[in-house]
Amino acid sequence: MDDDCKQLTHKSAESDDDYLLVLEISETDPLFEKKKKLLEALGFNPKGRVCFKNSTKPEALKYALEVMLQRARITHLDDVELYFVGVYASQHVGFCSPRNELEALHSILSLIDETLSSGKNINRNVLQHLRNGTVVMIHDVGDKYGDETQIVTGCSCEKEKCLLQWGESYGVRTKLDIAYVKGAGRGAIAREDMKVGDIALEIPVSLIISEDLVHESAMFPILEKIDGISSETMLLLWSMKEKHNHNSKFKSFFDTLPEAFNTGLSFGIDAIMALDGTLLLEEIVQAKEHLRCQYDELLPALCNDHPDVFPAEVYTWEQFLWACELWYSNSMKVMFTDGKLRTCLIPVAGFLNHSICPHIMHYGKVDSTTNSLNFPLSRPCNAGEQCFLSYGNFSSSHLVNFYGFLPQGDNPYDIIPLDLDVALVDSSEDGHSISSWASHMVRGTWFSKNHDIFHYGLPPPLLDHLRRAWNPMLQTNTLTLENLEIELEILEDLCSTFENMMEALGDTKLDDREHTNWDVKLALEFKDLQRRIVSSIVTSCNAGRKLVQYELGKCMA
Ligand SMILES: C[S@@+](CC[C@H](N)C(=O)[O-])C[C@H]1O[C@@H](n2cnc3c(N)ncnc32)[C@H](O)[C@@H]1O
Repeated sequence: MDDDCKQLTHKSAESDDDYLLVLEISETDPLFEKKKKLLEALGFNPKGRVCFKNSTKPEALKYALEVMLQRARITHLDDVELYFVGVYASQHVGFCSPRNELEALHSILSLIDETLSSGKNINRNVLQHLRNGTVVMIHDVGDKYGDETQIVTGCSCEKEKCLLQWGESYGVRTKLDIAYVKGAGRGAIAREDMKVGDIALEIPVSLIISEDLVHESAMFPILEKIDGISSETMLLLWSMKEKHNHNSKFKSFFDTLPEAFNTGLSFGIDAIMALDGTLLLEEIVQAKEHLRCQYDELLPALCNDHPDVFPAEVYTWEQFLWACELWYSNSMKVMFTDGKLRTCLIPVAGFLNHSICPHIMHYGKVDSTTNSLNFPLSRPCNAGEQCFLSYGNFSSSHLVNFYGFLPQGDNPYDIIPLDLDVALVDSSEDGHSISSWASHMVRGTWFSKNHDIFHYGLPPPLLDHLRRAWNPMLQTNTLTLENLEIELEILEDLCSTFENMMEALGDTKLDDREHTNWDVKLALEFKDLQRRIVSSIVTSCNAGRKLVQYELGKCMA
């Protein structure tokens, strides 16, 4: 099998009875050079060829799948994930995040399906075997990282049912029902078992709320004269008024919208104060100030100059904030068949909640054959389970600020940015940007699998940067006296930085959270998360110091 493995991993030319699958990094990927470097560091051919015999044995196929998965994980790393893996990884690239794993497995599945349907002269059993293995792995990711849902019984969903019926009368096709779920308002529940590739929801373009509706409205001739106004702002103003229009085509949609969205933008003073010591406090204050300025610049003037089109009682600051929260928490970016990306509200699809391990990841492009927006499954969803979407790779601070919730599970995008002088960074032999990063960050060290000496569960690019700041000529991580002394200095500096951060966050108070307002409760939960992240870094730095001190002791003995 070893020979087979070598052949699987490194072979670049195929013979007649070999079969080849190619998983290449796209040259237009902005992370192309870094990913190529990482593949090379791990001994892979960056051309992405995985070659195996048509007659390959089951154990070798299992290995082939593992090789393909490693490549696909690297191909699908985003910038945050790549930062935490580093480009000089010496160990194999294992599981990085549910998103990355699902994307990677999904790309393998698509490749196998394309090959199976290509009609090429191949051993279908071999590919079918690989396909089955891939589907099992997709299943396992969902079982391990999927969110738990508790359906709340006894809540009326009459308005939601009306919306579904209205949608279906316009051509919506859905395998989802709407129900109240614990901790998230409404959610979409699978009516039947759905497998990878099944379309859970199909929305005709005629039901998508986009800028075209503003263009048809009486407010457009007024708004188009305003210098620099965006189509998003126009739509926001349109939706504030349309919400009150009893004859609106979208009445059933507006009827289902909540009275309050409860996002960070609606945090009261106590919740804001509870965020003291976190960056989210400043983020919320700035976002709200920005919206207030926008309101002051636009609305009093529009209401004064055109009271018939912009009635003052509709365009209050409170209603403006409500509409901002609606658009931040419910809109999606959609690519239409004319190639234009528009920010839209999508009735029915707006009931899909977010998960770090979503069922639906690839949506947002109108299918030109059906002229509809489809929501296909990237992992299976059984009847009665909540079907989740990915809103994007957002940090919990962004989700609290603009959506008003903290996701279940560990969020890989919960990073703390570090304010370092990056001008010092790498002028190493790479020359260009392979090992340099525009900024540095940390996250909970529980995400890292490597807590050994020279790693400590901390991001490799950060350690690399700090080492070069101490000694620009430093080349390798060897157990020399000089290297170890530098390691100790770095860990002590980091430790004191994060101990100060921990102090600024303050102690956990034993609050009576059940009887606290929603906003203070959410702020305190967010702060707990920050404490957990910072505390993991302090613990890892201290454990690292012990490792280094032990090696130093051996050097000096
Ligand atoms: C597009 S809507 C989804 C439908 C929404 N649950 C409702 O009842 O209208 C987005 C909002 O749903 C809620 N939400 C989405 N995902 C969530 C999650 N994983 N946990 C808790 N709330 C979530 C948040 O309030 C968010 O602002």
